[in-house]
Amino acid sequence: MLENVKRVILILSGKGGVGKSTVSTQLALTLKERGYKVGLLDIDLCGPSVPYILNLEDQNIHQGSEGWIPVYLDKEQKLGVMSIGFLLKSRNDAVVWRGPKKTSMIKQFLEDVYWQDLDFLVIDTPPGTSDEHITVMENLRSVPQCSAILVTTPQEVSIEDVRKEITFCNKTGIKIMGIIENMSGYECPTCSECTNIFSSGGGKSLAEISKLPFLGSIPIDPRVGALAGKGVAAVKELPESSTSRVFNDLVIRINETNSNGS
Ligand SMILES: Nc1ncnc2c1ncn2[C@@H]1O[C@H](COP(=O)(O)OP(=O)(O)OP(=O)(O)O)[C@@H](O)[C@H]1O
Ligand code: SF4
Repeated sequence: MLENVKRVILILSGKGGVGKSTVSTQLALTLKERGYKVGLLDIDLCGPSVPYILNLEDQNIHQGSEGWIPVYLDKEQKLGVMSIGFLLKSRNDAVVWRGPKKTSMIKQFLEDVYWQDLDFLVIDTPPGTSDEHITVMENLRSVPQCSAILVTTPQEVSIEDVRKEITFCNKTGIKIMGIIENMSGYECPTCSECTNIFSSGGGKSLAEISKLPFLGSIPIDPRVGALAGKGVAAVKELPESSTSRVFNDLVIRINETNSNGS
């Protein structure tokens, strides 16, 4: 049920393993830290890692009179989470559903979860653009504001991959908020020096070529990797880190686009 959702933010990537779930969870946690009521929906049916990242793996979904009740991270119920991972016995149980079964599961996730009034629903989607994405878009028509963030890495900067995402968003009428480059160099936890192991700046130039806003570079930071499994926001735990800066700036930008409705 998306009637009570003011705004949806889709997190998309051309390939798997680029940090889509890290960005989704950190964005949801940062919005919660800023006082918003947030939902995080993990529909990456092949790799539902959100319950693990947020340390909610032992939790179960309950059926209430109005629908599925999300799992809440906190007592105040500021961050509700729904993931296919809650329905699996173990994180390693591969979900091998095919076409129609996948689509109907995603539909159920979009229609049958009872979200209380939400300022934001962040959706962690599977990599690429597939039938699952089309199902999501079709179900988002009732939401007043919907936009997408594209996550890439310096290595992934194959213009083709991201271009497919851009074409998909344009076709389905989803506004793209911009591009985030993850795993952009290595930030030393001791002195914060950033070393560009691969190339750098690819996300930024891709944003320029595509005429999209560039939303920042998140370095490889072992401390950020270690936040997975704890369910804490980088802005709270690592306030001085580059990662924290990227998410702070992102929430400011989201607010600006929220307030003027563009
Ligand atoms: N900036 C970072 N610094 C350090 N580790 C990171 C960073 N971003 C992601 N990781 C780690 O890289 C791994 C993959 O990240 P994540 O699960 O977020 O990717 P994904 O794109 O969602 O993958 P999938 O498509 O397989 O679900 C995780 O172990 C995560 O903790
Ligand atoms: S970046 Fe600085 S603290 Fe880190 S290993 Fe190199 S010299 Fe040492």
